[in-house]
Order: sequence, then structure tokens, then C-alpha cells
Amino acid sequence: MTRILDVPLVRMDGPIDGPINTQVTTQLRSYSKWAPCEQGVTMVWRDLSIYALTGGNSSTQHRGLKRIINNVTGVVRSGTLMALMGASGAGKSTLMSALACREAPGTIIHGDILVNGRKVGPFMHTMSGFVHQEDLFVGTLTVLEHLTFMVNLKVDRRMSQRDKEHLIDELIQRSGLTMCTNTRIGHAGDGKVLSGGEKKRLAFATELITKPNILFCDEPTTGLDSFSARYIVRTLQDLARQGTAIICTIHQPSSELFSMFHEVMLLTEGRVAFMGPPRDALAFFAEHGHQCPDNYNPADFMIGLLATYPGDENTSRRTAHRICDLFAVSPMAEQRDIVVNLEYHMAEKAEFDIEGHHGRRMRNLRWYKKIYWLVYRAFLSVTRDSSIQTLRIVQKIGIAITAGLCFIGAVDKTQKGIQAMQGAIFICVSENTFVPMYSVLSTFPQDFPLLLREKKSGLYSIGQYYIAHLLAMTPGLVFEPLIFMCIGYWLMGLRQTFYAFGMTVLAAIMSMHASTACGYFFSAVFNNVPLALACLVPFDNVLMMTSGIFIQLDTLPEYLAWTKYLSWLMYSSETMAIVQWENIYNISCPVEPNLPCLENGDAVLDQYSFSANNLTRDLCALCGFYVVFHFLAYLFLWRRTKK
Ligand SMILES: Nc1ncnc2c1ncn2[C@@H]1O[C@H](COP(=O)(O)OP(=O)(O)OP(=O)(O)O)[C@@H](O)[C@H]1O
Repeated sequence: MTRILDVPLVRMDGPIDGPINTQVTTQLRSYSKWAPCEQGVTMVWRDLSIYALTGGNSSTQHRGLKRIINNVTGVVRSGTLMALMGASGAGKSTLMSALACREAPGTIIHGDILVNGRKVGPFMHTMSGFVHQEDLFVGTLTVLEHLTFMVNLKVDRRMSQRDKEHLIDELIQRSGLTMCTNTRIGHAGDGKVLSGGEKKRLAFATELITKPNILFCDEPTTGLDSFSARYIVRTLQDLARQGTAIICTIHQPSSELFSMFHEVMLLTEGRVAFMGPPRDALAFFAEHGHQCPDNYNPADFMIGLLATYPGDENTSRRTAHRICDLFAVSPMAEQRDIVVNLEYHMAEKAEFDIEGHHGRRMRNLRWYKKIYWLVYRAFLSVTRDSSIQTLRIVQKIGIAITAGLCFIGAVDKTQKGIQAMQGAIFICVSENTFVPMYSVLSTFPQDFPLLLREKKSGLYSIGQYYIAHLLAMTPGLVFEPLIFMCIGYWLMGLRQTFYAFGMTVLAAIMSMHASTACGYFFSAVFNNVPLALACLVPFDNVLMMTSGIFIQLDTLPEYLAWTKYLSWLMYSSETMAIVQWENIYNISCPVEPNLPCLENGDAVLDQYSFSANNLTRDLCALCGFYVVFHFLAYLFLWRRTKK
């Protein structure tokens, strides 16, 4: 059903370079089918109030809720670039997040927000983009790699490789990043990396991949020089010209930037003080006795007028409230209300199936391909930090050579050799335990903000992220112990059979995997490295004491005996000890008859409370540690993203 409206409703084509004319002519509009791309979007919100759960109960915080947005009504349409302005704390970010359906947990929204007549919901994540104030990227990737990753995860899976490449080229060109296609995004303090303005443009390019109908930008010009800020607002103008509806919070824009917006919405203490074209804003304020002085920045003037000044709260609040009251009964508010009420009216009459429509239109990447692309990114990130990787390998080789040289000739089938052998086993186990365990502690605290943002925007699930991360780490976790054992094992003079060597390498690799799993668990539980460290240090002391090398485990007091079963060091030490001592029958004894003597391998194992029958149990236990620690780490991470 197509309706022909004879009241101002939607403006689809107009003088985008200048302010929008609110007296718009008739517009065709169909609400019988979901067609935002074809006909443009109109987003409206009426009497919207937003509360934050405070948990407090003071007189100003009604039933533990703090009202941040107070009965706000508004509209934004395709082709409009709207600035959301107000003093700090006016509620800009809260309102914009709610409109974008990306509100913080604990936020309560009263009132409906409609897009082309439909209540906003999860579909907003596919039909809208959100450029955050703080840019978060994997800094080791280049611009091209980042966009390749994002394009593959965001676009319809039926898109051909050629079209994807074409899209990436177009995004790079449109964002003015041609010169830095192969430049690393970088972290602060890195060498040749993107500038703040380039990062912001890359953030825009990332959001434009899906050609969103509505784009939300949180302070896109903050921290940029005037040239970069102008470039960003020009880009937004271009986007609006192509039919995107854009809402953008902005702090203290220059006069030039201010005039580049088509509409401005001024907020003060959660209320609307003005909504309309920027030039009408000055006229509105002047009409009510607040004339902006010549040569004064209009944005500064209006924000200053609406701000609450410490020490003069009552007067400044009275002024701001009076302006809000005056705007609420102004002809501009009346016109806005006509559009909004009509949208609500049409929404009540129309029938549509938005989820079904979107389901039909967009086919997400299959889960295993998402894992593939996540592994690709994680692997690039790991290998790009080549200095760290090289250092770790060099460190492993250095320790293996040093330990090997220390033990050369000491490990033999004598009573002294038994102690040297157990020492060598401890080195093999501990070298593949403590360093890897501590080195992953910062993983989740570091990755969490980006992970949360990408997860919330529906790029992937926590499970996919976790599996991909493990897969990307696995080659390193095999290679490092392998290189250590290849050098250290033979230099130390451990048992010269391939079976013994293979089993020792296997135990070292499994020990490395269990240790990193434990490190991930602590990283996920605490999400704070100093706290995780404070808890891990006592834990690893217990691990060491119950490894079976320092104390005969049978002699542990009964109430502590169970702790040995929690130590994967004990399982890997026992595995290595078994393969070194099984079927050894000829350990020489001292000449003096009264001195204690361990005559064979079984006696040695017995001395350390180990048993040759435990080999399978030990390997299974090491696998168990790996699985249980990772599962718990995943659960904690998943729970954290739900908060
Ligand atoms: N979860 C919350 N609990 C309590 N108060 C909150 C919460 N979230 C926001 N607020 C309060 O609501 C008000 C508006 O916050 P908001 O971040 O939306 O303001 P803003 O206009 O975007 O400010 P700025 O320009 O400084 O970013 C502030 O006073 C803030 O302290």
C-alpha cells in the first residue's frame, strides 16, 4: 500500500549543502513493506525518557533510578546531518546510544523509538553504524588487512571476492586513505602508524561497509585539528547527500563546522532546548532575548547559555528550563510533532515483518568462516610482534643451552645421577609452565574493549573468538617446547631413545598448554593484570610444592594430600620421570654397605611417590586441565560480556 501524504513528512532530496527546509512538500511513502534503502529512513522518538539504575535511594534518585533523558521528542530523516549538542552531562551520549539500540546495561527506556514505523530492536545493528569516540583497532594490522577482515565478516556471504575487493578499494579511496593502505594502524608510541584523523576515517570506513541507513557518531571531531575535523564533517555531508541519516554528538564546533550541519538538537539536563536548522537556532534564541554577540561562536554561545554554572546553579537552571519550555510551545516543535505523530499513526496502521525481511536480505558468514577470519587476524597479530616472538625463541634456545651445559655428564645411572635427573626433569617442566602462564595474563584485559564492541555489533560470538584465539596460539605452544627439548634434552643427556624423547616432548607440550589455559583462566576471571598476578603467584607456589620433585608426595599431611591432584606439574613430572626410569635395573650403589641405595628405576619412582602405572592417567589429567581451564575461562569471559 502506498500512501500519498499531503503534510510535510520526509525530505529525500534537497539542498544538502545548506540547512534543511522544514517546510517540505508532499512525499510518497510506503509502510506496507520494509524498504528503508529504497525510500529512505525516518527515525522518530516521542516522549522518550531514559533512566540509569543507580541502586541509590536518595530524594533526587527516584526509586534507585536516575532520569537522564526527560520526555524528549525528535525526528531524523534520510539525507539529514544532525548535530546533538549540549553541555557536558546534558545526556547526549545516553540519548544517542538509546536511539542506536546500543544503550549501556542497566539503562531503562520509557517510550518508543521507531524507524520507518517499526520499534527499534536488534535489526539496528545491521541497518545502522556507530562510530565511537574512542577508536579501537588491532594495531598490528595494516589498513588493508583491517578492512579485508571487516568486509569479510560484515557483508553478505554471497558477495563475490571481486566485489569485496572492489568495495575495499572504494572504501579506502572515499576515506582518503589511499596513501596509507599498507600502513599499520598502530598503537600510541609505535613507529610509522596512522594519525588520529586517519584512524577516525578508518573507523568511518569500517562502519560504511554495510552501507548503513542511519549513522551515529560519538564526537567524531574531538581531538582532531581543524583541517581533519572539517574533512570528517565534509565526509558526513557527502554521506547524508547519498541518503544516510546521521546523528552526531559534537563538542564546541567552530562556527564553520556548526553551519555545516543541517539540523541541530540542543540538550540541557536531558531536555530539548532547540531542534531545527542551525540558522533558526540563533533566531530562536534572539527572539527570546538571548542575542548571540557578533563574532561570537554560535555553538559556544548556546551551550554556554544552557550550561549549569557551579555557584550559580539556580539561575542557570531557570534560564535553561525557560528556553526548553519556550521551545516546547514553538512553531518548530509543533511542526516536528506533526511529523512524529504521523509516523506513530502510520506505525499503528501498518503491518510488517522486519525480522523476516532482514533475514531474507542479509546472509551472515558461516560460523566456521568467522573462525577462519578471526584466526587470520589473531595469527597476523601474533606474528607481527616478531620482535617478541623472536625474543621468546632466543630465550628458549638460551635457557636450553645453559641448562644442557649445566647437566652435561651429571645425568647417569648412579645415586648422584638420580638427583641430577630429577633436577633436569624439573627444568623441563617449569620452563614450559611459568613463563607461558604469566605471559598470557594480559590477553583478555587487553583485548576486552575491542572484543566487547565487536561482539555487540554482531560480528562474532565469544565462542568463535575464543576458539580462534586458541587456534592462533597453538603453533607457538607446540613450537616453543619442541625447540627447547630438541636442544636441552640431548645436551642434558636424558634417556637416548626416541620413545623417551617423544614422550618427554609430549609432556612438555601438554604442560605448556595446561599452563597457558590456567593463565587464560586467571586473565578471564580478573580482567586486571595486577590482581591476576597477586592471585596467581601463591597458586603457582602450591603447584611447585606439589610437583613431586621437592617433597615426597606420600608424606604430605592428609588434609593437604589432595592438592597434589591439582598440580599439572606433578602429572608432567611423573610422565617424564616414568619414561626416564621405567625398565632401568642397573643403578650403581655406593661401596659403603650402610648407605641408602636405589637400585632400579621402580625404586627411584617410588622414592618420589610416582608409579609407572600412572602414565595414561597423567596424560589424561594434563588434557583435563587444558579443557577445564579453557572452559572456565570461556565461561567467565562470556559472563563478563553479559554484564
Ligand atoms: N549509568 C549511569 N548511572 C548514573 N548516572 C549516569 C549513568 N550514565 C550516565 N549518567 C549521568 O547522566 C548524565 C548524562 O550523561 P551522558 O554521558 O549522556 O552526557 P553527555 O552529554 O554525553 O556528556 P559528555 O559530553 O561529557 O560526554 C551525566 O550526568 C552522567 O553522570
